[in-house]
Amino acid sequence: MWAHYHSAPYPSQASEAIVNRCRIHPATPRPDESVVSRLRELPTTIVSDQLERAGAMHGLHPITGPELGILAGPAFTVRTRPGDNLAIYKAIDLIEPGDVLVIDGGGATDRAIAGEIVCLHAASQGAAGIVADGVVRDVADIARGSLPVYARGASPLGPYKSGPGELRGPISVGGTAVRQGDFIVGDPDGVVVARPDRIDDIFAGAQAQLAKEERSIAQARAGELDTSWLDAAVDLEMVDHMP
Ligand SMILES: O=C([O-])CC(=O)C(=O)O
Ligand SMILES: [Mg+2]
Repeated sequence: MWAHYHSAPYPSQASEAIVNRCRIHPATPRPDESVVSRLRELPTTIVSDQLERAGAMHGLHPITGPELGILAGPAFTVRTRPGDNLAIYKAIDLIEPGDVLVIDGGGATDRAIAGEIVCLHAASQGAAGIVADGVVRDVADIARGSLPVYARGASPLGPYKSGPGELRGPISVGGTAVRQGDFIVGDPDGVVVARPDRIDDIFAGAQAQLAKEERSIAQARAGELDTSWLDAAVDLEMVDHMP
């Protein structure tokens, strides 16, 4: 029995074969560039409001400053083993200019999955930005670079490069599902994902909402915000004793 166990290809050889495997799914059609430039004009708040106030990646925030501007582009999805960036390097090999590298690192915060070199490399291959459900390192250098980067935070510990991973597959980032080719929008408020079949809804509602918000902002600045809707919306219950 033991002889049989030791000669079987399990567990050692079989797991070695799996560990650096990167599954890769087919490419999706490229989006119309005009959609990306129109999305770049919209704040994430307005995009999310058209998506029933959903679609945000929870816990991710900008590592780079507002001077890098608003991020918009189609997602190139990567799932990687937490703390490992072999699949991220392979994804950078395959991205098209304008892609946003969206990385499902399992939300792990104990080890960085990218740093300054990964960001410089991704920028040189045309990435529009990096969105990582994990942490990064070299944040001061990343902030001086040209690529918008969003993550959960920072760690000085560096990634392994062993795999496994999955490219262009469905992933989960900040509790939100992302598929290859979904639109990603990022700004100082965070990151929102919009499926291509919702883009028309977003453009249909965004201009009207922006105009409405402009009116409310002007009223609030003047100390005259219209709150005539408030009393009908709230059910105030009076109590006759001190708490
Ligand atoms: O070593 C790594 O892969 C992560 C890193 O610090 C960098 O990209 O600069
Ligand atoms: Mg580094």
